[in-house]
Amino acid sequence: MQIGQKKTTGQKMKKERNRGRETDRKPNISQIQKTGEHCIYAKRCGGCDYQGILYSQQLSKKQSYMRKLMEPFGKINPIIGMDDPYHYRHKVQAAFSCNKRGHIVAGVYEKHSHDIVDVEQCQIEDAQADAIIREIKNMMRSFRIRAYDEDTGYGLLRHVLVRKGYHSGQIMVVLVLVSPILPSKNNFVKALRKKFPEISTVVINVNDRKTSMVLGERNITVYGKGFIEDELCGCTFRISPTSFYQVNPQQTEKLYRKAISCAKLTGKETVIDAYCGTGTIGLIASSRAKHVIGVELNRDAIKDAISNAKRNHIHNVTFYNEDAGQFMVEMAEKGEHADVVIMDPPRTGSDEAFLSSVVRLAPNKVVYVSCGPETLARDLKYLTKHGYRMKECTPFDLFPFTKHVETVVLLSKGAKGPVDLCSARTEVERRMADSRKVKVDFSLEDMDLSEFKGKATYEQIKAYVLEKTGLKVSSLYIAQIKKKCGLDVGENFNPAKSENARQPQCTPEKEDAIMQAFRHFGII
Ligand SMILES: C[S@@+](CC[C@H](N)C(=O)[O-])C[C@H]1O[C@@H](n2cnc3c(N)ncnc32)[C@H](O)[C@@H]1O
Repeated sequence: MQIGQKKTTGQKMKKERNRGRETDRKPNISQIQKTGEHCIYAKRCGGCDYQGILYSQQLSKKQSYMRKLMEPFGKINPIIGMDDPYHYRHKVQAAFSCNKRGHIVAGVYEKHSHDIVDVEQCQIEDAQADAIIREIKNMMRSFRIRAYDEDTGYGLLRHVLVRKGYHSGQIMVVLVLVSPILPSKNNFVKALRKKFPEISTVVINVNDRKTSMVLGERNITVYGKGFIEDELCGCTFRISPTSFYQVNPQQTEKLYRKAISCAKLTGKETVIDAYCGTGTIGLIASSRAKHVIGVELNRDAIKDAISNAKRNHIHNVTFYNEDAGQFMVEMAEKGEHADVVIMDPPRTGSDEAFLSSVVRLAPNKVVYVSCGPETLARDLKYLTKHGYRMKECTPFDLFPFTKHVETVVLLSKGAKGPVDLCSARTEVERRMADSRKVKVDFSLEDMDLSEFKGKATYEQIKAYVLEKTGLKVSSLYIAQIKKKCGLDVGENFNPAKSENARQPQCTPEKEDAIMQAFRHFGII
């Protein structure tokens, strides 16, 4: 499907860049796909790591990476890929701005910068969502809506987020504005819906902060219900503007089906759905279990989970708004029982409290759904040292053209005899030391709802800042800002040998980005 970029395209792009006319480019993406050329935005956009690589080769690369990583634990199944790996993203986000020539641009931030690559059509995004964003861009002039300028702070429209239900076809448009007032909002919505009657709700999200975060805290529904619904594995789920919801619905159904079938439920089991988000996996599994307990840190996600249970008339599920690790510790201390633990943590993986409590609770099966292969391997190392065996491992390609891999692992209690809890603790400590060496790639998909109240490593803060702003910040800068806020810099941070040593000072831009991360992780 994909072959290396033709020289002619590269020459054309260079010529256009030299003319500084990127906003006038009208690429024909379907032509690019037919001829198998490389995406023309690839060099500047940087969103797809595997551009110019045949899809079958992308799958082979992911398979061999996972095989190597999982080797110590057992064999893995072939990766589950997509028949058609294009336009799978049902959540599309575009940043808006004006370029030097005064033209409105809408697209993604260039790698490590705040310049916007004006993307007309993207190979991996839903084509209708892209068309809606293009239409909004075209309508801006007649409605006198100015794109926000980060430098001057003038302008109104910062981002547009489009979410589309795969089965329902319902579309939610979120206009991220600096102020709650959209001029002629009713006419604007009317004109947009005239072109796209499938739009079922339009929400204004107010983000008036000088920040790189896309969404602000306030949502105002200007048309429809303020959320859309979609189906996954026979259940209906509500998707609100800030909810975590997997972006590739086709592959998500395969992933969830695999996770639930691994648990081999008979209707008699107590199942824990840890890191449950809006309750998706637990609610789908509930018809085959006696009782499902969902636990999730994000309050809005839990609200959605409760409403999803009602919407689907499910009564054997209980949701808790807590830290999953803390929740499991309390369950283990009370001597409570679970037959199956399904865990779907963010890319950073699980934590000491959670894993050691799983060992104490001793469920027969643990189903680990992971979007971070390295942290999965780290956590499997712990679980397999404490009585569990990997019985099955299936990688899924949820993000074609990127290097990301999603995995479902089934673990059962092995024949290793009872667990020595004292040595488990020591091992936890060793594992935590090891974990600092694991490189973790963060994705905004994970970050949407994560509120790691008060705790985040330097690496998590760095990854967060990079993902959100494209800025690289050092441990030194993070420590400087921590000090400025009167926070403990932590034992593991090595300051300069002498306080008087000349150290580079954090710039205001990076300080702002670090402060955003502190707020996100609940540190301040
Ligand atoms: C990869 S998502 C999975 C969500 C859900 N299982 C799904 O498939 O839609 C990870 C979830 O973990 C939540 N989370 C992050 N840290 C957590 C913690 N310490 N305790 C509980 N939930 C947490 C996030 O808010 C997010 O909803």
